[in-house]
Amino acid sequence: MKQKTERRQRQQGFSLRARLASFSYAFNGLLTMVAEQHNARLHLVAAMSVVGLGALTGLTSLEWMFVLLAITLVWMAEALNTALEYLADAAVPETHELVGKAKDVAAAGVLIAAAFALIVALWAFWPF
Ligand SMILES: Nc1ncnc2c1ncn2[C@@H]1O[C@H](COP(=O)(O)OP(=O)(O)OP(=O)(O)O)[C@@H](O)[C@H]1O
Repeated sequence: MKQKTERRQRQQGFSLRARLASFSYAFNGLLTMVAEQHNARLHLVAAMSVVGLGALTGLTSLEWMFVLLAITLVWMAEALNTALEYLADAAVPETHELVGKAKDVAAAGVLIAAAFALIVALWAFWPF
């Protein structure tokens, strides 16, 4: 805890190097997600397929906006869900009713984003 406070104090001043490191930590998080989470790999395949199909069928600017919004929302929800899972497992390694509820609610966030993505896909690609 003390170490963490000291690290925060050292980070008070602006440093371009620290900002770049921050960016690389976030990028590492993305790689960790794809390497360790089956769902993230499914999202990656889905996102690449949708972008490829969009390029083939020639979406309008508005359709592209919604497709990219849907992809972004799904990835954001998956990232937050994954972060919560890691934190929950680190904080409470044993089975706990509230941890189960927290994980299910976080997963519901991904489901909501995925439902939005499905609606956008139907609207943008149907009929071809
Ligand atoms: N520590 C825990 N305590 C209580 N319930 C838990 C705990 N960990 C997971 N669960 C519950 O067990 C069920 C399955 O959890 P799990 O994390 O395996 O699901 P998942 O999201 O399908 O996994 P994956 O990360 O492979 O996609 C969920 O209902 C979850 O809430």
